[in-house]
Amino acid sequence: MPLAVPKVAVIGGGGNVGSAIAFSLIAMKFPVTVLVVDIDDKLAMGQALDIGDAAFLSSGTCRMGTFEEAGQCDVIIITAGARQRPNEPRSELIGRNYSIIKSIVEKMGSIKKSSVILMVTNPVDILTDIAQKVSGLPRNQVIGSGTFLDSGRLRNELSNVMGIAPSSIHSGMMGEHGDAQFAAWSMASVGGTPLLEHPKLKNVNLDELEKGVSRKAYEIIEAKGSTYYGVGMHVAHIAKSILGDECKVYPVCTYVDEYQCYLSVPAIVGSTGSSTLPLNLSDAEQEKLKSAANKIKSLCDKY
Ligand SMILES: NC(=O)C1=CN([C@@H]2O[C@H](COP(=O)(O)OP(=O)(O)OC[C@H]3O[C@@H](n4cnc5c(N)ncnc54)[C@H](O)[C@@H]3O)[C@@H](O)[C@H]2O)C=CC1
Ligand SMILES: CC(=O)C(=O)O
Repeated sequence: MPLAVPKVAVIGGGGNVGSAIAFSLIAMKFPVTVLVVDIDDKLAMGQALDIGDAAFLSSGTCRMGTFEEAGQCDVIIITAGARQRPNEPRSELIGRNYSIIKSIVEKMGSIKKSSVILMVTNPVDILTDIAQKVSGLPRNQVIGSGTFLDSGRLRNELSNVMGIAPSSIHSGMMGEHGDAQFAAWSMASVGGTPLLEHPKLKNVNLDELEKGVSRKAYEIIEAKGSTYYGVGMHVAHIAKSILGDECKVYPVCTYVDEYQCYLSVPAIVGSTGSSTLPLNLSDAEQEKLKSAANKIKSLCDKY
């Protein structure tokens, strides 16, 4: 008997981010069934039909799905909700997105025990916590896309100045997928050498580079209204690591016992969700992580 093809639901899949994720999953050419779910049925159907056409040249399939079907998928990606207005911090979306996320998790009914919820809607760190509490799934099975996208942005910027492929630059952003994110320079390396010792970085203003990375979403939103291709590809890779139990290490939003909240740190991402790794941060970076945790916790405490 052939192995069952894994199923991914994208709730909010009618919108920009959800459809970019669904398309990326199909474009990655691995066997997968993608269900597009949205409160707007017509939009969901349109996206599913369009992405389904692309699937002809891939290994996956795409169709419209219901909230109940989503609850039985292996990975449940949530992108539904409002997006930032130009110059608006992500954290201000909580008032608009809290009840949407709560109602979506309730609408799925009983969720398959082994499912992993992958939150993308902003503010992602806080909504991951809310989805975990409402769904009742174990903490490791509810994760958020976190600072994986920001880390990709950081590695691209470093690649431009260093002339080294981004995939060979081991560095990342941590903390909040928001204004409290920071570059974990002390853990970064290239070819086994600490990144900060690299001669090509000698005359680079790293504070400015880090600020540019944390402001990149604002820059894109100012220019075109929203961001979606970058997040689409990053989230599809997180989902693939879960579905294939690839155990890749990505900086995702994961529950960190030490800080008693969800936070973006490097984590092993596999079929049971995420698990944390030891961190080797400088004292100053530890302070930044603590301050991001305090910000996230104080916002979570209000809901
Ligand atoms: N975590 C990350 O790295 C990123 C997160 N985002 C976030 O993703 C979210 C979505 O952004 P866009 O796709 O650009 O917005 P959009 O407006 O294009 O799409 C939102 C979709 O959600 C649907 N929706 C609204 N309420 C719903 C409900 N109760 N049930 C099901 N579907 C519902 C809408 O019909 C719409 O299709 C925003 O919160 C945005 O900030 C965006 C980029 C990156
Ligand atoms: C919008 C957003 O969260 C991002 O592009 O990083």
